[in-house]
Amino acid sequence: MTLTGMMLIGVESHRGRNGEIRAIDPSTGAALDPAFGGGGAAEVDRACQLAWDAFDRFRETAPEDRAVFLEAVARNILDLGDELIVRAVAESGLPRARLEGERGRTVGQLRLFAAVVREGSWIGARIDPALPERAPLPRPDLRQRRIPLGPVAVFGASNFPLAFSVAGGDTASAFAAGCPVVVKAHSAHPGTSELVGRAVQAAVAECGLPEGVFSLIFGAGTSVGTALVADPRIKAVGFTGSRRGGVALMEVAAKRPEPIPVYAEMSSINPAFLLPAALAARAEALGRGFVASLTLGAGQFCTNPGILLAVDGPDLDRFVAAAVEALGGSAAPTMLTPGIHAAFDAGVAALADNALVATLARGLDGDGPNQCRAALFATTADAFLDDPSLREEVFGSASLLIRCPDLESLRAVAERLDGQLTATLQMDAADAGAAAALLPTLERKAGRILANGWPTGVEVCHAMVHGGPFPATSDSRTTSVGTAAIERFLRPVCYQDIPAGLLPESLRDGNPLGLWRRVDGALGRH
Ligand SMILES: NC(=O)C1=CN([C@@H]2O[C@H](COP(=O)(O)OP(=O)(O)OC[C@H]3O[C@@H](n4cnc5c(N)ncnc54)[C@H](OP(=O)(O)O)[C@@H]3O)[C@@H](O)[C@H]2O)C=CC1
Ligand SMILES: O=C(O)CCC(=O)C(=O)O
Repeated sequence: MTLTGMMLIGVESHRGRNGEIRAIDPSTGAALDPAFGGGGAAEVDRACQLAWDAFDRFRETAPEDRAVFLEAVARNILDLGDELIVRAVAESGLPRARLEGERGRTVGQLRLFAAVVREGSWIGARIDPALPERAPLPRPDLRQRRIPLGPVAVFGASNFPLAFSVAGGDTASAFAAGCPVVVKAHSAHPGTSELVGRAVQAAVAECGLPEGVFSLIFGAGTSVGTALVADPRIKAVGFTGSRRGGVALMEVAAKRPEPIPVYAEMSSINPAFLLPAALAARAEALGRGFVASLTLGAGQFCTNPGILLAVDGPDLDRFVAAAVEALGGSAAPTMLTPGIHAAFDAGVAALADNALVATLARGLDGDGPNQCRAALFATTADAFLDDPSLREEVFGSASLLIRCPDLESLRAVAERLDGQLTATLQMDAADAGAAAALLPTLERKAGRILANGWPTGVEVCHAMVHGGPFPATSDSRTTSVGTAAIERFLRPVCYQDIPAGLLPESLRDGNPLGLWRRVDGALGRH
């Protein structure tokens, strides 16, 4: 497929006139063809109007039809073949194998949401039949289902050009809920975005859905994204990116005459607690495992282990020696964009220049542009508690070890942490007491708590929580990965004494869709 540099507004391809966006190959620094025309207010307006026009029809599509649509998107992405992978490699600097895996995850995610739509429990059907004889007051007939919020604005993420981008988890879960989607493409991978966008656009047409179910807009800077979130026809936002960007969009959404939810996944430093018995038993293996997680994908994961906490002593020294050796020999992979590389270097320099912080190790230097030289630092619990700058995310392979005098101080540090996506416990049986003492704090701080693993690599499944208190996300009640992500785009409606002929199928007597429903409090397929 020839890349056109055009936006996709419903069925149309449209050349933007507001400046040009060119992807940069971060491994060479070279600008890639073609130039993509940036959108403006007119394109945002048109895409939002089409999305609004599509909403009532799309939200009432039968579950089977919506599932078939999600599967068509998955199939069309696979049909793009190698062209998609080659372009994504050029635009992101990520290795081919990683992007092939990410494509598999993206397609699997779409198919999983197809299964969720068919299964139907997301509708949340509840029926409390009328009790006309109840004294002193009769009960009316009450029936509840969940309906989609409306058109959703999705911001593609730089670090997952497929799985968190045009047809990634936010888009898949919004479609599954019945929401049209307007994507603001990430300017780092416009070609990948156009390819995937065309796959989605074709699926909309193949399934006979209204054209406004999907649009794709380009736009560098803040104006297109801001206009999209401010548009009254947009009813929710999905975002993965920087804290600054996420907070700016939260503010735009909150200032609207009708504020809307923003589901922003932003910044997390993912504390890992190295508990004493685990350190005593396997300090060296932990050191090597930690460096493998820290350096995976140049550390460009929001689940990257950015701080370590442990009680100081000889076992911690063994861990440090192993980590320093592994990190010192780690190669310098290419980062996603010159901007992300510059932010990484600035964050590392700030830590290196901090008088309260010691540099333990740096990875190997690279010989190309935008390469990530891994870094490991150490500080004390007191310094960490005193200096709020040490709690900030450095996006990339950089981590800070906090040496604590005892377990009490380790708990005090944990208590001062901001909200996190993950918290990791490295523990053996003898650490159970220390872990139990930490758990209430970790539950308050993080969306996912894991033992004896490392936090990078998020399973797409039913029980996953990829979320957490601010600043990890803007709304700790939800997840952006896994099937529960659909909940973000639904709201309940109750029908009181509505005549049978007007009720949606999901709430009709006789259960024509065969759903699991809660009838008079009892859950069953009735
Ligand atoms: N926690 C996480 O999961 C991630 C964190 N990051 C962090 O973000 C930094 C920058 O990376 P990047 O991916 O570009 O993230 P950004 O937050 O800068 O950008 C994400 C998307 O939002 C848009 N955007 C950003 N700010 C605004 C705004 N104020 N108003 C409207 N739209 C906005 C961007 O537009 P445009 O396309 O024009 O840039 C882009 O489409 C990294 O260095 C890292 O610190 C990055 C990726 C993931
Ligand atoms: O590791 C993953 O699978 C997801 C990580 C993520 O959401 C991110 O880095 O933005």
